[in-house]
Amino acid sequence: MDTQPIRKWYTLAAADVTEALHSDAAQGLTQQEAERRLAKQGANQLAEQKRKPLYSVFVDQFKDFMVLILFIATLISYFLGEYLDAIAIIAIILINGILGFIQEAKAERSLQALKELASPMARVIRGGHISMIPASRLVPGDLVQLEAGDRIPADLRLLSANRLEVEESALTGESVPVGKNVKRLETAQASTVPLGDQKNLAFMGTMVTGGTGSGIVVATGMSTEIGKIAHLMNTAEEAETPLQLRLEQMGKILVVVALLLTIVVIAAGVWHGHELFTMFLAGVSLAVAAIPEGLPAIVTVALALGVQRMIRRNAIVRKLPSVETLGCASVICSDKTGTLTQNKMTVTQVWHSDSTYEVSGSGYAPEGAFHYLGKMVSPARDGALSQMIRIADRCNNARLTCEEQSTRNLLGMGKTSRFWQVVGDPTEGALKVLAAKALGGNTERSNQQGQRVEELPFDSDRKMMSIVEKGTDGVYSLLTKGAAEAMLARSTHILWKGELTPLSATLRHQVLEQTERMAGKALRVLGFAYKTLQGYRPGQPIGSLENNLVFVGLAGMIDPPREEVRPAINLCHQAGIKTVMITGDHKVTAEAIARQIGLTRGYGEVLEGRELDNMSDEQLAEYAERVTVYARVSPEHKLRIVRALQSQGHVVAMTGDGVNDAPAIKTSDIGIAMGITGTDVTKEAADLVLRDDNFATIVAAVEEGRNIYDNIRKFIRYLLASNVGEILVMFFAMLLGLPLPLVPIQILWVNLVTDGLPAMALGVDQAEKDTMYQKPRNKAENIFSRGLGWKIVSRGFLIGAMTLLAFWLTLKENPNDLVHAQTVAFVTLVMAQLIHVFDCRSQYSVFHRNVFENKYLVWAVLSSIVLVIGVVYMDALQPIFKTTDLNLRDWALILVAAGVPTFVAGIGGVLTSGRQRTSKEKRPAMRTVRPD
Ligand SMILES: Nc1ncnc2c1ncn2[C@@H]1O[C@H](COP(=O)(O)OP(=O)(O)OP(=O)(O)O)[C@@H](O)[C@H]1O
Ligand SMILES: [Ca+2]
Repeated sequence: MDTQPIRKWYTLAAADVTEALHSDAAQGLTQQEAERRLAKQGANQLAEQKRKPLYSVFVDQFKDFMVLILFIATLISYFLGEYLDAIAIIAIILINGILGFIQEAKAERSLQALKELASPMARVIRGGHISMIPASRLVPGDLVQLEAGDRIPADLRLLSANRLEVEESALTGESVPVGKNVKRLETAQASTVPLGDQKNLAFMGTMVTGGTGSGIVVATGMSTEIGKIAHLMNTAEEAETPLQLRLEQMGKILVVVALLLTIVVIAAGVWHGHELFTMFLAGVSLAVAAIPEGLPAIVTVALALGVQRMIRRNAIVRKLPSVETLGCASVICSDKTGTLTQNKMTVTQVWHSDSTYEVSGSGYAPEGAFHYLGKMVSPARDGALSQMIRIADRCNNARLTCEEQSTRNLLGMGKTSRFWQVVGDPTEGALKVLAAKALGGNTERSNQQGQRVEELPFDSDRKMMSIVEKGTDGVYSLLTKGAAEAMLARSTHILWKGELTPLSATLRHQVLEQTERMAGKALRVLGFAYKTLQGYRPGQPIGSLENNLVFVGLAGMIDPPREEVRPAINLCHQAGIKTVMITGDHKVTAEAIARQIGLTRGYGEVLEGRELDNMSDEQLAEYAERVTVYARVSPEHKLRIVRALQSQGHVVAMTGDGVNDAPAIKTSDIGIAMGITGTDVTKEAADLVLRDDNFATIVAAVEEGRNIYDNIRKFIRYLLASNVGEILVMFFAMLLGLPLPLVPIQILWVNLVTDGLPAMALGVDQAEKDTMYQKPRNKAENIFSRGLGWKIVSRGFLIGAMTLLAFWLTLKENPNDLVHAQTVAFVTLVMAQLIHVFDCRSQYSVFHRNVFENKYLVWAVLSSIVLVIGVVYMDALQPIFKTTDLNLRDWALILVAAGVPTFVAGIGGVLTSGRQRTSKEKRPAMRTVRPD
């Protein structure tokens, strides 16, 4: 397949396509052949937009208003003969540029890795085995299976189509799904059929909305239909988070404030007799001090690193802004099956004609026995049981596979162990295992009974699935399984003690009672029914067939809760987050599971889908506060539940896996898709994808979300308080008519070199202990709220005041040595900030946290200290930074002055947080929050 001739694949019969592509309609390509083609043909990807090259990331660091001002300052210094100043400013600009470059490149890299993680998968058959592979590895000739919710991974010629419907708006603009088939299209050689009419092809990028099918890949990557128009499509912009937008606005305001302050300081300085050039440089460095130009980059890095931590905990963020929203989640609505439970189902009981059979066995191994009243029975001798087993086995798309593994023990003796696994839907897998147990471990035998001619796939609205089978005698029959009450509603007869009996009200009641009894043991209960089809012709609409059924019996399967779920729900509880279970399962089953995982604590209410149907939106909104379990709901109900909760002011996280879940996922504040069982449609609609489908992962993501936001607040606090300190030192000195306490180059150094590393380290700080003991943050909350603004101003003021005091005391002692006093002021400022950085880790006080916990921070602070000592003591640097050696007395003064802002505030923090703690304990344990 070196080059693909442009072919009208739709004019060929399926078999001819398979042959032309040297493939096999049953086995697919071999793995080796697929790899060979991949190497030749290239990945199945649309050519990506060019990424920004690294050098341009670097150059961008210098395209900045502040840098421009600094360059002008450099030029002026140069022309005035101040060469050392000029060199120093250039060096500082460079160092700052390099730091910014490293940060940005790092953020870019981790966001790119994220994109690759979230890339689509395809279900492919190679060498007769089915597996999931990244869609990018598909090659022409590959066999691909399709299900509702799949994004079609390449251009396919369909080999089978079972009520397959595809929405092709990505390609044709037509949003009504098109029915697909496998029929070959006859056309005159010259004419072409429009894409929308090529019914036997399925195109890359379009979406399966219903049915199932399979096809052979005829084109990949840029040779697909969508690849041909790929350059026309505008790719989505990378969204900035609300916080980033707000910070941008704040940056603009700060520029204005900085300029005003600068003008005032220059004017005051000149008024007091300072040289104009000195004051100009001082003004420029002050402007640099006031503008937190490093902030946006550090926010991006903190978000990117936070996202990586989430990935490590199996949560993949698809949309960066949701990182912030996660921390605000006040309700988590979770699917039950697979998310709260393990999705490892085992049938433990079957029931018919008022007799209950216990089924034994372990795992998915097809060995086990049926017991009735403690005595072993043979299912083959029981007509109704046999019929039930037949339906369970035939109306089923799962497969049971076995892998043998040889191990040798220490003595070298070989031992072979077998691992049984289920491929497909776990509910169906459990039924396959049940059937295999009944058939004496023989998973193949029943296949000889008949031939499947049609399937009416399961969907979560009907809650059942049927197939039409042609028996060996040529008679067609319908085999159906599904939710017990749904099955009963469509049945008119029942197989009762071997007789075909009309389904009387009493018998109906008996079945329902038994269903509840089994559900009460947390079992998922499925019913089985059949009917013989008279006068059926293949291809006839099957929708009308699921009625007048003969009910046979029930099977109950356990699906144990995941172990991590109970602690995770407790954590939510503490964190003021309400957990809600949403399930298609029976009310009683749902309740039993809810009790097992500690979801209902005596006050939770259970609401069923049909009760919900009878409620107005207002009624539901009122109810939603109290409901903890929604049972027997359809995906459409989820949307109403999300809206109801949102109308109560909640920030709603909602999980989903199926196609129909997409609207609810989109509408919710945090849409969550399942990584394993989820369809492409839901993943694309989601903000967050769970790699392990696990509820506990959602809670972990919320925790990280809160932590990331807290960390952003920490370094904003640090950087801004530092800036306030720097400005105030200069501002007050000028107003008081003192000499310059800091020379411009020192201000630049503090701002662009010593501040950066500690701020970065705060971005990856550990969470404060009580992060998950607080109620969710209000989504509209200002970043400076909860005392942050006050802390910035007050600590900044203290830092500025103490620096000025140290300067003044030193100068008073030796009025002729200005350089000495300036050096003391410089080092005091640096040390005050490096001590203050530890205060920023806690919203209470510096004493609330272990100073050495954040290793990065400790290293950042140490290296900043080493740098400043170098600047102060190295002979070569002294003339550049206008510094001089310090003695022990100076250091004593510096450390006391530098410590005061943090320790005075710290003592205050200890006193007030003591009060806060006690008042918090009086709060009711469970509280959900509404923004007022
Ligand atoms: N493959 C199937 N064939 C027939 N009936 C099924 C099948 N799977 C589930 N059911 C029935 O449909 C009901 C609802 O299933 P649905 O898939 O909507 O719920 P779920 O997604 O498995 O549960 P949850 O919503 O908790 O994740 C089940 O309780 C079961 O009775
Ligand atoms: Ca589900």
